[in-house]
Amino acid sequence: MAPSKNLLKLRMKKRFVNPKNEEVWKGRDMDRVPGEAGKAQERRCGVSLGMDLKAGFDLSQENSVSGLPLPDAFVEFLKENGLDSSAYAGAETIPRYIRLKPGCESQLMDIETELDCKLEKVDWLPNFFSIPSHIQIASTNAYRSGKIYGMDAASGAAVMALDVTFGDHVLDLCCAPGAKLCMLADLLGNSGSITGVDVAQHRLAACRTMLQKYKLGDQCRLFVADGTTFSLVPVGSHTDMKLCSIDGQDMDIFREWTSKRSWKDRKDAAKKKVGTSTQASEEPLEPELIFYGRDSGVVGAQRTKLFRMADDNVISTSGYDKVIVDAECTHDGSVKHIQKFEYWGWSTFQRRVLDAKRTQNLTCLQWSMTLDWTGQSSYGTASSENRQQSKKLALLTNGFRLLKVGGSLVYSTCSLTVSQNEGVIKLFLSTNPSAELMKIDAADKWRCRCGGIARTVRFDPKTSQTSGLFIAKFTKLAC
Ligand SMILES: C[S@@+](CC[C@H](N)C(=O)[O-])C[C@H]1O[C@@H](n2cnc3c(N)ncnc32)[C@H](O)[C@@H]1O
Repeated sequence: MAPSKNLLKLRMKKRFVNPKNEEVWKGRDMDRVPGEAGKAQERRCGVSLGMDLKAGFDLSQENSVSGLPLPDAFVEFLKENGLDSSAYAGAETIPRYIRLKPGCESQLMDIETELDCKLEKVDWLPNFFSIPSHIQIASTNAYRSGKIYGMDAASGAAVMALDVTFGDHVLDLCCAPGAKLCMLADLLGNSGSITGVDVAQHRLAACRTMLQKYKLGDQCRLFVADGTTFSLVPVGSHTDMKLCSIDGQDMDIFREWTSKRSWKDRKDAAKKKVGTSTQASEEPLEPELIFYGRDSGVVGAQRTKLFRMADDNVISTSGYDKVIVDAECTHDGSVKHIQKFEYWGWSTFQRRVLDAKRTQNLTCLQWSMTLDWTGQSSYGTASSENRQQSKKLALLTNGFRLLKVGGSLVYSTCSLTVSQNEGVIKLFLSTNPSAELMKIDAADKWRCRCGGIARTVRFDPKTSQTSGLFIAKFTKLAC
C-alpha cells in the first residue's frame, strides 16, 4: 500500500534540517538517466517552430508517481501549466553540485578529504562535480577560501550556452546573487568585461561580496538598476570616451573603487534617493554603480560619459558581445526551492509561488490561459499594452536591444511553465525580427530534453538529476 501523504510529509520533514539553503536529505545512489536516453528523447522532439508545445512533457502519468508530498495548490499549479508532477519524482536522489574554481584542480583530493565524500565528475560540464545531497559545504574551508562554489549543474549549462570567448564584453541583466556571474568571470579570465545588473540592492551587494571572495572583480562593474530600462553599453563603446589620468583632483573622474564612498558619491546617491522618492513610478530607475574593478574600464572614466545612454546605432556595433537574462520566475523547477516549503510551511506556497505568478505581468498570465497545447496560441490577442507589462519579456527585449549585431543572448528561468518560457520566447520572436533562435551546440552532450520550441532546452529534475531549468539562445541579425 502506498504511504499516506502525511507519512510522506513526516519522512520529508525528518530529512530536512537546515532552513538556510542547506537541505539535508539522505543521499541515495544516483539513479541517473543515461546520456543516450536523454539524446534519444531530444531526437524524438520535433524541430519546427510551430511544434506541439506538449513535446518534452509526459502528461500521461498521475501526480502521485512523483512520490513527493506535493500540496494540492502546487499540484494544481502544475496541472494548470500542463506540467507532470512526475518530473519531481526521485527528488531525494538529486545530488548537490559544486563547481571547482579553475586553478584548484590539484587540490581535489584535499577537498574530498575535507568534505568526506567522493567528488563525482560531471562528465558533460567542465569543472562541475556532484556530491551527495546531505553534504554541507558552507562551513568548509574549501568553500570559505573560495576553492569551490555551490552551483547547480543546470545553471552551469546556461552559462556554457553563452559560449563566452576571450575578450567578450558580457552583460548579466539579472545577476544577483552571482553564481553565473562568477562563472562568467572565471571563463573570461583577465579579458573583456562583465556588467552585472540587478534591481535588488541587497542581492547585488551579496554579489559584490562573492566577487571579492573569489577575487574575480577586476573586470566587473555592478549596477543596481532595472534591467528592463538599463541602457549603458560596455565601457569604451562611446568613441569620444577616453580614460583620463587620475592624478589630478577632477571629481568627475572615477578613481579606484573603495568600499568607503567619496563625498561626491554620497552626495550623488543622496540626490538620486530624493529623485527616486519623488519620481513617478513609471520613470526608469537611474543606475547606481555599487562596484567596479580596476580593469573594468571604469577607473579613469568620466562620470558624465559613463552614465550616458547609448543610441541604437552605437549599440549595433559596440553593444555587448554576450548577454544573459536569467529572469526572475516562480522557481517551480527548482527542487531545492520546492523542498524549502517543508520548512517554510506549504501554506506559504500560495504567497511565495502562486502570488508571484499572479503579480507577473498580465501578458504571461493571459498566455498561460490562452495558449493551447498545439502551440497555436491566441497570443496575438494580447494587447500591446499588456505586452509592455511583461516583465520577463521586457527584460529579454532590453537585453537583446543591448546586444551588438552578431552577438548572442541566453534566456533562462528555473521555472518549467510554458508561459514563462516558450510563451515569452514566442512573443519575443514575433516582435523582434532581428532575433534568431540558435542551436545550443553544447546541449548535444547534456542530459536535457528539448523545449516546446525547436532549439530551446529543458532540464527537468527527473531526466537530468539537476534542478529544473529552461534555456533559449538567440543571436542578433543585421536588418
Ligand atoms: C533567478 S535570480 C538570478 C540569479 C543569478 N543569475 C545567479 O546566477 O545567481 C533573478 C534576479 O532577477 C532580479 N530582478 C528581478 N527583476 C529585475 C529587473 N527588473 N531588473 C533587474 N533585475 C531584476 C532579482 O532581484 C533576482 O536577483
